[in-house]
Amino acid sequence: MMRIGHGYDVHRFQEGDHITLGGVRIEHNRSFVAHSDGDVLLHAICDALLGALALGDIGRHFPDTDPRFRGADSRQLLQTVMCMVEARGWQVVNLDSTIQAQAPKMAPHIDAMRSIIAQELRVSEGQVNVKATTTESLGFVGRKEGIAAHAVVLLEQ
Ligand SMILES: Nc1ccn([C@@H]2O[C@H](COP(=O)(O)O)[C@@H](O)[C@H]2O)c(=O)n1
Ligand SMILES: C[C@@]1(CO)OP(=O)(O)OP(=O)(O)OC[C@H]1O
Repeated sequence: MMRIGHGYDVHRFQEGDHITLGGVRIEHNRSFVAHSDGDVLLHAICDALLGALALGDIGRHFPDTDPRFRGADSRQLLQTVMCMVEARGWQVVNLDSTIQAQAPKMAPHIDAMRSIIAQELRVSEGQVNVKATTTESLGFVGRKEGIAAHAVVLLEQ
């Protein structure tokens, strides 16, 4: 049996000195406004995994009112979600994702993100794709107000 899931997340920028995306620290003159580390890509991946198994979403499992998740490392949230996936007998077939960001440039960091994500999903890097696009200066992403990420995952039992 196979299941597909989709995830989407957005975080707003504030002044800062770095962002964390796909588990990678990227030096930038902004940071994310978030309860956790604001890693929109890992949040979208969590939601895709939860979505595939009809388990709701990241906010249901890790409420932003819970002090345990304040400043949380999103890799740990993904590890918890992967435990739920594996406890139900599922494994990842492949993951595709897209970061929407006017800036910073993601290309130099994509391979590091794929490596971290593959490790957390317990698959090879060849089963993980991370893409990036600007929005041609259109919308909130284009105005550099924040970053969005989409993820799609296929699971098999
Ligand atoms: N934040 C970003 C956005 C895009 N890229 C790379 O540049 C290519 C062209 O971007 P378009 O918005 O014109 O599609 C894109 O395919 C990415 O490879 C990036 O590295 N960082
Ligand atoms: C991850 C959680 C929990 O710390 O908080 P945020 O970092 O604000 O992220 P979001 O994607 O808005 O929602 C999920 C949250 O409950």
